[in-house]
Amino acid sequence: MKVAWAGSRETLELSDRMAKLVANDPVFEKFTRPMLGRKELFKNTLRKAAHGWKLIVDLRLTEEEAKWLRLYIDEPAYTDLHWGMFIPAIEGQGTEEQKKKWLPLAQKMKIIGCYAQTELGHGSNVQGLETTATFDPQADEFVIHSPTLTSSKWWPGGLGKASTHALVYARLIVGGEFHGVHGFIVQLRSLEDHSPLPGITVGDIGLKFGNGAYNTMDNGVLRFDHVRIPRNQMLMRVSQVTKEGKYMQSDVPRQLIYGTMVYVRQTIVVDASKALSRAVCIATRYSAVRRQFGSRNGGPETQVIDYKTQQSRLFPLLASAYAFRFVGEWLKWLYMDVKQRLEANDFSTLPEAHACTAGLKSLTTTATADGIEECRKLCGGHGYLVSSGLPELFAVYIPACTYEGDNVVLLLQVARFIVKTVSELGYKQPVGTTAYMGRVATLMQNNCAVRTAEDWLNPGAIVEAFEARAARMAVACGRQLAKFENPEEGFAELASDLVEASVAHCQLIVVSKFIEKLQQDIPGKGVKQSLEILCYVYALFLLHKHQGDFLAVGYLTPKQALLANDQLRTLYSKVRPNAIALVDSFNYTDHYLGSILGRYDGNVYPKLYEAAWEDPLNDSDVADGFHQYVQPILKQKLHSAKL
Ligand SMILES: CCCCCCCCCC/C=C\CCCC(=O)SCCNC(=O)CCNC(=O)[C@H](O)C(C)(C)COP(=O)(O)OP(=O)(O)OC[C@H]1O[C@@H](n2cnc3c(N)ncnc32)[C@H](O)[C@@H]1OP(=O)(O)O
Ligand SMILES: Cc1cc2nc3c(=O)[nH]c(=O)nc-3n(C[C@H](O)[C@H](O)[C@H](O)COP(=O)(O)OP(=O)(O)OC[C@H]3O[C@@H](n4cnc5c(N)ncnc54)[C@H](O)[C@@H]3O)c2cc1C
Repeated sequence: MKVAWAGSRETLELSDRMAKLVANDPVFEKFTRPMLGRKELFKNTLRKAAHGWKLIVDLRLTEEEAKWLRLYIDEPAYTDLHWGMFIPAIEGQGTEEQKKKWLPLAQKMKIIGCYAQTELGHGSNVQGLETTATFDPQADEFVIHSPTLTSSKWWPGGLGKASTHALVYARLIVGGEFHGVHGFIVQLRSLEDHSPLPGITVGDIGLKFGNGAYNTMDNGVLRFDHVRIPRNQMLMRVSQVTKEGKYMQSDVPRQLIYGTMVYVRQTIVVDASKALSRAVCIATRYSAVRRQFGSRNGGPETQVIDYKTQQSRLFPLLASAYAFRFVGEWLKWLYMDVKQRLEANDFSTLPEAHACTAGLKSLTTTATADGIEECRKLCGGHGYLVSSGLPELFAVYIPACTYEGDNVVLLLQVARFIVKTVSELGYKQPVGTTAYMGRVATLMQNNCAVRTAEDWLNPGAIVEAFEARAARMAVACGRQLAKFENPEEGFAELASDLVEASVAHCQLIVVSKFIEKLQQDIPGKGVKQSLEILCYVYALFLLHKHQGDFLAVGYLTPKQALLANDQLRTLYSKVRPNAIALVDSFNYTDHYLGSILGRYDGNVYPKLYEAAWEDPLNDSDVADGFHQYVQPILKQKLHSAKL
């Protein structure tokens, strides 16, 4: 199962080597992180990033090894944005000449870059950005300017203190005409002493949610006062500005300017499976250690993992972690395919790639953020201790629901894609993830054939149920929209229903990709069977949770919905014997997991007890401040009889 989770034996071995390299290096210690003040915390992150880079250089690590190393260091840092957005943006939107100039500098870390798109006043509405880039033909330069307070760049990670350069998104003005938002490479700080260059005001935006957590990152604010950059620092793969001040659009669609977001959303789906699996690993191991009630004749109490309620909350999350892992693998393939096509100037699959990355980013991050919090509750009181690892994981993870596109805004993008597909059904055969809509007549007509709980153990029955629900919800939205004279007004009015239809479509993708995974050759005794059980758990859990949808569209009867729930209960009993093995298969070191409750050896109570004494409050028996603030109260002489 470790191989199935990792994707291949090579990846398992490689990631295992990197995990151990990090776990055995004292520089990467992270247990004291939540106790540190901001400055110390940030300096410590810089130290870790520098040590990580030294290891990459000294050990001549490959790009793949370096990615795993950064993952296991497990601390948000400017390097995430440098490698994860700045470099990919230049790769995707730069000309060959620009790539030749900037990529070697960035890859050798001679410069540090960030992705400066969002502003104080606008994040979701990218076309609403206010920063301007005005072409000055005399000087052959762009003038980058922040005309208003709300145009201040706000949020970019790595911007506040670390970056020397930024990829700045600004409205292009050539000859007095606006040409929409484009990307520009702008140097922010001196490469000698790191001080901000003239015209640049830059700093950190301040503390964020949670102790430690995402505060290791220097999310920044940035203003430009007529900062000049050479013309060739506008990324010019999509459109160009000539020396003479002529704006030219190439054959490449404008949307490619958003290409970096497609790339990162795809990586975020893979990361969701990592974050959720960490939380599930902690909660599962601890649920096997923790005992409450049920002791007979002085025997041991019941392991909480044996309670059906615990199983019905925990096992769907375990199944979701696996589901997200496999849909992430598929999405990576889809992205690579689109990337290759784009390089050959075939842009036909870009809209689907956008819809899939946006929708799956939204679906998986929402479920993961909620799932981590559920895992905290599954660990009872001890889950609230920082040493459980869950509070920090939650605090670091939740912004994923917002960054790289607010999850609701992204589902509305999916809705546009679905509505367009439905409206074109009469003359255009849908392909890819919307191919099922080509069978819309059948899906609208046929109802569920399930008669017994066992009938639900059938991939065909499950896929058809999810297809029928998604198709019927999409068609219902299409019909409602048709009643509006102005389609945009209709879209705004029906936005909540459209979001639900998008969720149904995205859940269908995840379920289908899990089932497709099971059709592949999966080596290892019992591995495929265990994955089949998890796949049914994932699908039937969703069906149970959203049974209102399946009933409302008239595909299921209440009896069939109940049968699905009966089957789900049976499946939980089948997951139980392998639950620990299924989380051990994630192959996480205790260092990466960062949790006393989730320790591999299960030695929870002694270690919790030990850790308590390491809290700074326990440095002395009598607390600082006792003599000053508590003792006077204890010693006071009160005159009032009542008191
Ligand atoms: C080394 C490995 C590391 C891996 C990890 C690295 C990263 C780690 C994570 C680090 C942590 C945090 C990073 C966070 C970074 C950020 O948050 S960056 C900022 C992100 N910002 C957003 O996501 C903004 C969200 N808004 C938008 O994306 C768009 O503006 C929106 C999709 C909402 C569209 O707005 P509209 O105004 O409605 O649309 P237009 O701009 O007019 O465009 C419409 C058409 O374009 C199509 N479209 C839209 N987006 C894309 C896209 N990305 N790709 C392709 N096509 C796109 C859309 O479908 C419309 O097409 P149509 O006209 O219908 O055919
Ligand atoms: C930790 C973190 C790191 C970040 N890193 C970066 C970075 O490196 N670079 C960068 O450029 N940006 C970064 N961002 C910014 C991030 O991309 C934006 O915050 C995000 O895109 C959401 O935009 P917003 O803040 O404008 O939200 P808003 O759009 O203001 O959202 C507020 C509310 O309005 C709703 N809403 C907005 N529009 C609509 C609509 N059309 N229909 C219905 N509801 C709507 C949303 O659903 C939400 O509930 C980061 C943000 C965070 C939190």
